[in-house]
Amino acid sequence: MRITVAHDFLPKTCTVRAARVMDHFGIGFEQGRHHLAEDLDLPIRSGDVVLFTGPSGSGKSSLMRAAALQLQGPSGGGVVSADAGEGPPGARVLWIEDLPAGDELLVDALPLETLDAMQLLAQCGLSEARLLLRRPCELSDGQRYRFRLARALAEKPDWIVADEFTATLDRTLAKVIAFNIRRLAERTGTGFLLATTHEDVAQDLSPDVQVRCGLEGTFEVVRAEARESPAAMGPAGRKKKESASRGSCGSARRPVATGRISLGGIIGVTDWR
Ligand SMILES: Nc1ncnc2c1ncn2[C@@H]1O[C@H](COP(=O)(O)OP(=O)(O)OP(=O)(O)O)[C@@H](O)[C@H]1O
Repeated sequence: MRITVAHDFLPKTCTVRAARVMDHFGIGFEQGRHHLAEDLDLPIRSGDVVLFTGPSGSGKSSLMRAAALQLQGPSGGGVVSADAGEGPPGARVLWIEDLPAGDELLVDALPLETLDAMQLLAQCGLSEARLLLRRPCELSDGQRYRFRLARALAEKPDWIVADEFTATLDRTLAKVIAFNIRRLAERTGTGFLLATTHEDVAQDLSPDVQVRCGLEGTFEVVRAEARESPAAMGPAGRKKKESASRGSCGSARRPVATGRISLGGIIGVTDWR
């Protein structure tokens, strides 16, 4: 896939304060197009995990969006994505941030068999039983992000796109989710386009393609042909810690547990919030 990425600067009206900035710094409104990448070769294949990293403003979101739009088919918006790609056009692409969280209980929300739904939620970092009985609006931002990820995976799209990947998660959990995404990609064949400023997930994600964006407009594209097996690259400290109960969840009456400590990857209590 070859992509050209540029943003069109919008027309603006000069205000008093804008005029002061112009006078002070000797600049005017930018005009025309802001070119970020020209005919960049991204060796993306279906089912790949692609990670865009770099500091804020380096262009990772723009590049990722252009790549996703090209996989999706006709482009749109302010980002120009040009040229014929190698991948099949018209792939089904789900954007995590566009997915509605919905209003159903988590355990009911995925269009899968109960155990499969629970397993997927657990793999996405929602392995605490009581969370299954909540609605998405009763989750933290990080939990909702993980729920959206599970929701997206349950749809079995060709590609899942996530900007600010793992930004709302603590770093240990971010690594666990990255590791699980690698395994889910291999198991389901769904590809991932992920952008983040946090390079620390790269080792656990073990991306097929990593695009490192630099503030100087440079892009380093690395395709890992011979990847280490994910099992050998598990995140440090991935083993779950024993943890005490987090106290009452506010239920009126607590049913007696059936005796199982684990069901579909879900366990009674974890240290994840
Ligand atoms: N609509 C736009 N018009 C002009 N320039 C834009 C537009 N959107 C983004 N840019 C510029 O393009 C560059 C890349 O932006 P982009 O959002 O891709 O960066 P990023 O690496 O994802 O940053 P962040 O981590 O802060 O989200 C930045 O310099 C930004 O100011």
